[in-house]
Amino acid sequence: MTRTPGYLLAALRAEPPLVQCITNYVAMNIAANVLLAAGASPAMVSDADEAEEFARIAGALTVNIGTLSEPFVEGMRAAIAGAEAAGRPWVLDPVACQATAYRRRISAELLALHPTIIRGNASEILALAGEVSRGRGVDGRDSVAVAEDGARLLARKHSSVVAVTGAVDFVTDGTRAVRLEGGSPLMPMNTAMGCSLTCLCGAYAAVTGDPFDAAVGALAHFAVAGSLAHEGSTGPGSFAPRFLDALHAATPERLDAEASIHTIEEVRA
Ligand SMILES: Nc1ncnc2c1ncn2[C@@H]1O[C@H](COP(=O)(O)OP(=O)(O)O)[C@@H](O)[C@H]1O
Ligand SMILES: Cc1ncsc1CCOP(=O)(O)O
Ligand SMILES: [Mg+2]
Repeated sequence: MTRTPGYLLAALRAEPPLVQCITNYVAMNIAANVLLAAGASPAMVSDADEAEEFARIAGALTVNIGTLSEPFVEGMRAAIAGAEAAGRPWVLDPVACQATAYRRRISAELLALHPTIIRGNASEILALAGEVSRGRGVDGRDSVAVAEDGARLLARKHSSVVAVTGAVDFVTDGTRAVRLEGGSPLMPMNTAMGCSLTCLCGAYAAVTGDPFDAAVGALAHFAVAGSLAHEGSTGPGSFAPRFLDALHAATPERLDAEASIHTIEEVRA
């Protein structure tokens, strides 16, 4: 890593990035609150009539297929064109991409556009990599360890950074790779956690030209805040507001001190 999560968080708070989020109906409100608590500026802008124009002024774009329909897809195509034209990073969240033919087709189309970062649970990353996935709906049903090789493959094939999340997270750009520990087992019991994290990956990508560092920074922020919020939580309900508070309370110093990031390979091409 060239920039630590704490360094990136300080940059993000110094100049909150505008992040265009095309996300699903479940996640819209939750992800907007997550970005605001973390220190970024979210805008849920998805209509094809304005998505391209907006992507040109946003610091980053995030695209999520959670509640897929043609109007969303048209907005995604337009926004990605705008982000590409403006040289802005964009992040793909392939929610339940294994579930139906429609999702398989659209996720393949989006993948072919070379997302800067792909963030998904292990079942989604396995499916995107063309490997056997135990996923049914939106929840991950495979271990991250099983998806690591598929993630490396995807990263190399599409020149993307791939972030696979679960109990232990894994990030790779095809040559570099890290695992991150932390978070809370209450996180998968809160809907739209992963979707919100995808939006935060966009926020971190907007403040650095290195998408690998950006993905690690966003995941570290979630892991540290998740561990902090877990303390004193009595279940998923009390965890949710504590998590927002913890995202906000996380300082650059705390992130660098408490993030548990293990470098597992560094292959120089
Ligand atoms: N068992 C767990 N223990 C700790 N953190 C977890 C656990 N499961 C998921 N997380 C965290 O929850 C966030 C969302 O990840 P995940 O549940 O894999 O995404 P999705 O909601 O897309 O399935 C990530 O920050 C991840 O590290
Ligand atoms: C429940 C649900 N249904 C369609 S999208 C969605 C939210 C999924 O959120 P996440 O992938 O972050 O768990
Ligand atoms: Mg998800």
